[in-house]
Amino acid sequence: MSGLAAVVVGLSGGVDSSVAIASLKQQGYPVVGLTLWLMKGKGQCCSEGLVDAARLCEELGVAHHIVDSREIFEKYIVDYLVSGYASGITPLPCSQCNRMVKFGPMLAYSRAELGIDTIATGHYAQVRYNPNSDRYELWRAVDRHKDQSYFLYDLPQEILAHVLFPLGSQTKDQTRALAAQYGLHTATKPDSQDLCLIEAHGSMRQFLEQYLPPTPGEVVDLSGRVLGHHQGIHHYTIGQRKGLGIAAAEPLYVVALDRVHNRVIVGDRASAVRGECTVARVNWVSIAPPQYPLKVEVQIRYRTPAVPVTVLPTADPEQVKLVFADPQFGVTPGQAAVWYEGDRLLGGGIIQPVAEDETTSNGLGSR
Ligand SMILES: Nc1ncnc2c1ncn2[C@@H]1O[C@H](COP(=O)(O)OP(=O)(O)OP(=O)(O)O)[C@@H](O)[C@H]1O
Repeated sequence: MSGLAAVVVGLSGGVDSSVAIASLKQQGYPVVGLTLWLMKGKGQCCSEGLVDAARLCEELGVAHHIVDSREIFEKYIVDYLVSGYASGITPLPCSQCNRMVKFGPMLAYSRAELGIDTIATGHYAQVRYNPNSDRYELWRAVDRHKDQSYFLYDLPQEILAHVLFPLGSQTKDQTRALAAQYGLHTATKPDSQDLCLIEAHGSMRQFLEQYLPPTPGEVVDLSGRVLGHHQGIHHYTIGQRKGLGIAAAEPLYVVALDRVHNRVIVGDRASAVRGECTVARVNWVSIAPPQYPLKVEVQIRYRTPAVPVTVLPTADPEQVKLVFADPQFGVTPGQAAVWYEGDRLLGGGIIQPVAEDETTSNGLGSR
């Protein structure tokens, strides 16, 4: 007996979670594999992932549990995406999935069914307990290219206190080398390239077409001049340039999605930048909600560099205002804004649409 407390490891059937469980076992932790069955259909998180995860656990000689989570996935992710796109935002499913579908339910299941109080995943991020603040802090992964802390900003302290990320302090190359060294059958599996939903359905357009009928409308410029037509604002995102189907002398970008008039509003690149935005549903991670403005760095999309910003608290503790040091392109309602001090993730939330009155006073698409 190692004396280490048991850990339940979330397994997707991919190489990262395979190495996460194998490494923990190697370190002497009693481990159990747990796979959430998330979607109807094939691919990761569906039949293929389930079978790979089961086979892995057999190879490692550890127990494997499968929990049918299709209903909560449908409720928290599919409905969230469909209603979000229909309302003209570009929702980010991954952080919501981590909180509502993966970490929360995995910990609840582990406690209730297995009496185990710690869970682990193959995410590239680091959790550190700070005894001075008595908070569990989130830090970027050592492998900056693989860092997934952005998707984890919404995890509450109650969950972070019970989570291990065994891969956070190593590179992806080291993970692959370990997979080969442990002789895991998943060692050569390619990395997932996209959102699980896109991998399962081909594209976001194909996924949405199952739920949202075509709603034809106009594509207009900032003065309201009709430049073309679209089949539904849900097929567009702020900052999008390709696929507008409009011939113009200069490149045009989606500047706003006007749900009320069912219009896509386009303009030049300069009109697609914003100096500030409101962020709601804020979760403070590594620090308590501050009473004062913070000068830090913010990431407004996964895989975009963090840029200097001032985070201004508002009267509502779950809402802040961000003022960018330099106006930013592609500030997209529905995506997460996540702010960091160096490599330490302080907090994050969801970028809100420009208020309708503001849109009008800006003259966006008014006739
Ligand atoms: N269906 C699932 N059931 C349980 N845990 C999951 C599931 N899907 C993902 N996870 C956990 O979340 C982690 C990150 O998932 P993500 O979809 O980002 O996969 P990834 O980075 O490609 O990792 P992997 O190589 O393990 O698939 C995984 O390493 C795994 O621990």
